[in-house]
Amino acid sequence: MAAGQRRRADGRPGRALLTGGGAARATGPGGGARSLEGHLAVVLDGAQPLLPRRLPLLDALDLVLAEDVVAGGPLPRFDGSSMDGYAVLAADVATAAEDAPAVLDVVGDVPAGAAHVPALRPGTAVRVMTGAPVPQAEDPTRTPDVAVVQVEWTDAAQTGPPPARVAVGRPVGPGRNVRRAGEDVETGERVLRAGERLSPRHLGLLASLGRADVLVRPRPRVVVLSTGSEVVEPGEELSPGQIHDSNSTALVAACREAGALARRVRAVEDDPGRLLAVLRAELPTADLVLTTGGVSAGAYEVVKEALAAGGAVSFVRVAMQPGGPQGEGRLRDDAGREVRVLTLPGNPVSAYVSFEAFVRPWLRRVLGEEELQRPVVEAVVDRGWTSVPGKRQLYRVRLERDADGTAHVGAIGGPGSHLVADLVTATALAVVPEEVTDVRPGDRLSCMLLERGGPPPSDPAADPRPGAGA
Ligand SMILES: Nc1nc2c(c(=O)[nH]1)N[C@H]1C(S)=C(S)[C@@H](COP(=O)(O)OP(=O)(O)OC[C@H]3O[C@@H](n4cnc5c(N)ncnc54)[C@H](O)[C@@H]3O)O[C@H]1N2
Ligand code: MOO
Repeated sequence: MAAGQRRRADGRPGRALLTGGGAARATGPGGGARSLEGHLAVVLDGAQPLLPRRLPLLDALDLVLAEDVVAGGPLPRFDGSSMDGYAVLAADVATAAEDAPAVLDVVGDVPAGAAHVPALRPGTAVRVMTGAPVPQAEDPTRTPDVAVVQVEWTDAAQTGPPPARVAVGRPVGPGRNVRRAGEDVETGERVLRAGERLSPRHLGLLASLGRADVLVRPRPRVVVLSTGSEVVEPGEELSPGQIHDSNSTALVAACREAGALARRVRAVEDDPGRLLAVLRAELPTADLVLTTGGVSAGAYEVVKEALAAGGAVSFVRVAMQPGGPQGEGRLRDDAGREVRVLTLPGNPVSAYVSFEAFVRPWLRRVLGEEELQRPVVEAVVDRGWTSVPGKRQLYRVRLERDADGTAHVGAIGGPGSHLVADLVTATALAVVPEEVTDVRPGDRLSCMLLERGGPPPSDPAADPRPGAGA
């Protein structure tokens, strides 16, 4: 766009940000390139949650429930005491006072977990502990109402064996300090619905109901594979011209943070035959393969060379920056099972931004999540930057809020797709529309918050397998 024709960012509401719907093959204004939404729609096409699996409760944290949970019994399980004290018939202590206590015979001692509980006759009390079953009235037709007097309201010692008699210095109403069976959950009640995401509180409820496992949408298995003859395993010495592989670490971590079971494979050199052999070995245990590098316009584009043949993977340009060169397709493992393949560009920032734009939404769809996108806030630009005409720019920014809560962003570093330290400083990606070339202070932009979504799942088989790659 020529000088003077600058288009400013206006943060127009309603502008599609990164939605997954729309025309799957929509092209953007970037010279025939596919729009970001168009490519996302292609990536999400056919993505659906994996078949439900029954998992032990602690493996199901953060996963989406695939069954309605109906209580097989009540909660609380039985009428129990909520205080350490004495179970009494409420009628026996109705007129009790400090100077005229009700004196009762102690006929039993019931700790938590006791199976046998003596019944209460008029004039008697049973010592009970918090969580212990509360005695019934021996004659519920005449004296139905049982209550618990906390030990502090009696003359009894808090420790040691129960006394023969206890003096109660205050009245307690019927049912006082008694947790009724079923007051929290009734037998047959539906307590959780399919589609809910399991938090620690959900898991606690399931355990309370006696469940050891639960039917959930399982985590997709992701294999991340960097390519490039210059790429060397972190920790290894570099020869001239070599760099350490950062993409596979960053992407595996991003996949795990998004809820997947992800693992790295040692980087594969620029040898299409070798890449195909590594892929063949990895496909049987993957739901998604992510590659980085080897997809642009150079002489040694290993991913393109290996996967374009037969049309299994299509390579396109997406009208976005960074993250222009993209590929997507499906490969079959030896058993004929289809595995999704997304090939991301090699520049580290491009690979990461591509993850946010395409891979994370795919993972969330497969995990059964409804919301596929990061939270988005509108922010006022404090320090501006420029953008390429015709491309949706996802620019690294740091987002801060002022005293009245307004979000502000400033550019972090330059636009280079190799600037990985700036990526750490950034806390959001500002979304610059295709027609905007010049983002200035005061402009308003939608920004995707790059927040951490929860603890990564542990994966014992998580690190590079010996023998794969260079
Ligand atoms: N003539 C053209 N050249 C390039 C174009 C283009 O349109 N025409 N597009 C540029 C854009 S945009 C991108 S993005 C990159 C994408 O390239 P590739 O996906 O083919 O990636 P490579 O060439 O293999 O690597 C790019 C860059 O990133 C470094 N890299 C690669 N893998 C890793 C890794 N695992 N960890 C860290 N760094 C990695 C690599 O050394 C290169 O510096 O193409 C542009 N070129
Ligand atoms: O699109 Mo490349 O991803 O600009 O650096």
